[in-house]
Formats: sequence, C-alpha cells, structure tokens
Amino acid sequence: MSDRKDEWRSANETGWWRDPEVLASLGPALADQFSDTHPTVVLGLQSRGCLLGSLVAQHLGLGLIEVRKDPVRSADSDRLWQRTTPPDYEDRHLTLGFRRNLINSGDRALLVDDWIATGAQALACQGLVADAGATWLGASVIVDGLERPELRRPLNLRSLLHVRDL
Ligand SMILES: O=P(O)(O)OC[C@H]1O[C@H](OP(=O)(O)OP(=O)(O)O)[C@H](O)[C@@H]1O
Ligand SMILES: Nc1ncnc2[nH]cnc12
Repeated sequence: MSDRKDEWRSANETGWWRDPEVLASLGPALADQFSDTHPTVVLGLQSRGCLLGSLVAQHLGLGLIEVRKDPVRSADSDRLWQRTTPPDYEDRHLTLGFRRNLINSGDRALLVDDWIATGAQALACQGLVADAGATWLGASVIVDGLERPELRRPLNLRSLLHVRDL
C-alpha cells in the first residue's frame, strides 16, 4: 500500500483499486478494524467511500447506504436525512444525505471512506446517523490525515495508514 505522493501532493488512490491483491484485501482490512463491534449497515460516502463501503458490506454480509453529496429527491414522497458539512478539505459546505427509509433507529452504522482530512464529511455522517436515532460505531478509513486530532475519539476513527506513512 505504500505509495509516494504525486505532484499534487496526494496519493494515487486509483492505483490501489487497480491492484487485484490490494483490492481484495481492502474490504476485509477495513471491516477487521471494527471486528469488536456489530454493525448492521455500512455507510459509504460518495464516491470513493461507496466503492470501499461496498467491499466492506459484502465482506460482512451487510447492506450499504450510499451517502450522496447534494442529494436530490427522486420523488416528492422521498424523505431525506440531510446535513450540511462544515468546510471540508476543499473548503466546501456539502449537503450530505440519504433516504430516511434506508436506516432505522435499531441500526448500528459503520462509515467507510478512503481518507479523512478535516473530518467535516465524517462529522456530517455522524450527525445523519444521530438524526435517524441509530447508533454510530465509528469510521473505518484507509488514510488518516485528520487535521483535528480531538475528533479522533468522538468519531471513533480507525485507519489502515497515517498520511505521514505514505
Ligand atoms: O475530512 P474531509 O475534509 O471531510 O475530507 C474527506 C473526504 O473528502 C474526500 O472525498 P471527496 O469529497 O474528494 O470525493 P471523492 O470520494 O469523490 O473523491 C475523501 O474521500 C473523503 O470522503
Ligand atoms: N482523497 C482525499 N480526500 C481528502 N483529502 C485528501 N488529500 C489528498 N487526497 C485526499
């Protein structure tokens, strides 16, 4: 998984998906970080988090909730849980959300993502889970680049790599 940074100072994550062995190992590795918990649903943040979230969900035999950026109602009857993020690593205030009927208050939710930076998007996801009355288990990510260490515990962040190790 070691991977030097490119000229944009970000790891070339697309190379990870291209490697069959790395791809096969990511779902189990991200799931195993939370083997002491009992998730009932995986949350994947559009878009890379969904790619990884589906690997984790499949490994655990669970379903996936796709957390959409700027979700649009497909029908008036679609009620959404929605939250707007604080500024993220690109200084965006994104609206994140998903259909309310995808989660219930008995669910135990595990967020999966490739990278955490400001923690803004993960915080909004934690808020969405709280809005639904469900239980937040934590965030399982590949790269921990968290800029606010005080968020590590409340988010229950677990990572495969730290950004300084790339
Ligand atoms: O900690 P934060 O500052 O909130 O940033 C982390 C989020 O940003 C990146 O996704 P991005 O929005 O670039 O979308 P992508 O998955 O489509 O690349 C990354 O995959 C995380 O989801
Ligand atoms: N995928 C990513 N998400 C958030 N911050 C990043 N910095 C470099 N790559 C990133």
